[in-house]
Amino acid sequence: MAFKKIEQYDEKIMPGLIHHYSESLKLLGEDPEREGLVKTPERVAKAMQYMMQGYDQDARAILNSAKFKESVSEMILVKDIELYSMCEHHMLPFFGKAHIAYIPNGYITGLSKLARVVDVYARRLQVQERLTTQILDAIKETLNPLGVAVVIEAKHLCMMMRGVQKQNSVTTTSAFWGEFEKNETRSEFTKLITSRLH
Ligand SMILES: Nc1nc2c(ncn2[C@@H]2O[C@H](COP(=O)(O)OP(=O)(O)OP(=O)(O)O)[C@@H](O)[C@H]2O)c(=O)[nH]1
Ligand SMILES: [Zn+2]
Repeated sequence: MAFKKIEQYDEKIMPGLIHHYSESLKLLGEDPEREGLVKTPERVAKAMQYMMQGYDQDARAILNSAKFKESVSEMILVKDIELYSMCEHHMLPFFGKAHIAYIPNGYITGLSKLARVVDVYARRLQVQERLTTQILDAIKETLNPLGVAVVIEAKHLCMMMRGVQKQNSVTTTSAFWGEFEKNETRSEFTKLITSRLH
């Protein structure tokens, strides 16, 4: 797949996707020829490509593209990064927030790049646990920091709209490496992500 920009789609796979989404609508008892649905298979094909675009993106390249030499040694935390992903079991969304912290070791990265890394791994079929560790690994391997922490809180539509139908459950996953494996650093991080500015 060769689409790089958000609004670009791989024309080669569009006819196949459109065909299969149209067939799926028929199998589900819909009429893909009725007015409201005529363009639906194409819209779904584009939406799905948008939501799967992370497969073609390189999180390490993104972090390296704004990597700066800097002698900061305090924790850097970006919290409440909103995320939208799709569970690989039901292809239904899960969504919530990611909190990312690292302790630099000679290099920092652009703050927005941390949020971009979340999107790279979220825009795929995922499980929340793997999403969490993939974000951690990319930061760890690119910046070689003293520690990395990633916490994700999310709601899964597959648990809300169907299945067990629990509307209020929130799943929290976490990954800690380096300094964050120590209780003291980890609790400082936890305190910061649970605190509010006002
Ligand atoms: N660990 C993990 N499980 C997930 C995630 N997203 C969805 N699931 C779970 O994946 C499981 C798939 O279980 P199955 O029994 O194969 O599927 P199912 O019959 O549709 O299960 P129910 O959702 O319980 O109806 C379910 O328990 C989902 O809640 C995720 O990000 N991480
Ligand atoms: Zn699911």
